[in-house]
Amino acid sequence: MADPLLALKEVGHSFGGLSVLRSVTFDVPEGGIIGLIGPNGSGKTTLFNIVTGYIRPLAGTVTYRGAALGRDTIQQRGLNGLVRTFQTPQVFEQMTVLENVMVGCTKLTRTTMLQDLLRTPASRGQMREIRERAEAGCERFGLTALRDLPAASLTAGQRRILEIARAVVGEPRLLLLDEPSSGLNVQEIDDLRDWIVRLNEEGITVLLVSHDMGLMTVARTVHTLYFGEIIASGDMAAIQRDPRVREVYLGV
Ligand SMILES: Nc1ncnc2c1ncn2[C@@H]1O[C@H](COP(=O)(O)OP(=O)(O)OP(=O)(O)O)[C@@H](O)[C@H]1O
Repeated sequence: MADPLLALKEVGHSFGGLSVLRSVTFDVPEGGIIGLIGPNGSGKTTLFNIVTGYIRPLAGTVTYRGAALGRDTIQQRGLNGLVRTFQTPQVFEQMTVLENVMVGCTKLTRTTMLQDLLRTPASRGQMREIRERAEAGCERFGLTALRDLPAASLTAGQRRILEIARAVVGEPRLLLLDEPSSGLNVQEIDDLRDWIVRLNEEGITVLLVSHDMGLMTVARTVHTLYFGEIIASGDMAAIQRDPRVREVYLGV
C-alpha cells in the first residue's frame, strides 16, 4: 500500500499541565478527504496547529510526504504544499481581494529579494505572472466583481471563499480546512461542499474540521475526537450510529 500523505503517530499535547491531545494516531491518504469532528475544546484546532507548525507536539510524530516534519517552520510546510485556512478567516483587511489572492501566489516565486527590490526584468515578469494567476483565481472563485474592494468590506461568506481562493492558487497538496462553514448560510455551505469535492477531484487532499454533519458527508473517513482522544473512526453513517459518538453529541 502507498505511504499516506500525512501520518500522525501517538501525537500528544498539553497546555500548562492540562492534557488536550492523547496518543492521536491516524493517516491521511493521498487524494483522500478525511474529516475530524469533536465537541468544543476536544483538541481539533490544536491538532491543526501541530500539523501546520504553529505549535510543536510534546509527544509523537507527524510525517508528511514520507518525512518527519520535526522542526520545519510554518513557511517551509507551506512551500511543501501543506496549506490551511482558519476558523475565523484570516484575510488582510486593508488589501484588496486581488492583492489577498496574490499573496497566495507568492510562494511560487523564483526571484530573490534583491531582484525584487531592484525591480529587475525577471522580477517584473514574475509580478505580472502572479497578478495573472491571481486574476484567474478570482475568476474561478467568483470574486472578479469584488477584486478591487478592500477585504474588510466582504461578508463572512465572501471572506471564506477568499481565504480558500488564496490557499488554492498556491497549489497545495494537502489543504486543511478549519470549520470552513462557520458563518455561512445554507446556500453558501452547499457551494462550499461542491468546492471541496471539486478541489479534491483535481488532486488536492483535504483534512476537514467541521461541526456541520451535512458538510462532513464529503469525507470518506471521519475521526471523532473527545477530550483529546480518538473515540471513533469510520464513514459518516457509521460515525452517526456509533454509541460513544451519540453519547458525546446527543447524550443518548
Ligand atoms: N494556547 C492555549 N493555551 C491554553 N489552553 C489552550 C490553548 N489552546 C487551546 N487550549 C485548550 O485546549 C483544549 C483544546 O482546544 P482546541 O481549540 O484545540 O479545541 P477545538 O476542538 O478546536 O475546539 P472548538 O471546536 O471550540 O474550536 C481546550 O481546553 C482549550 O481551552
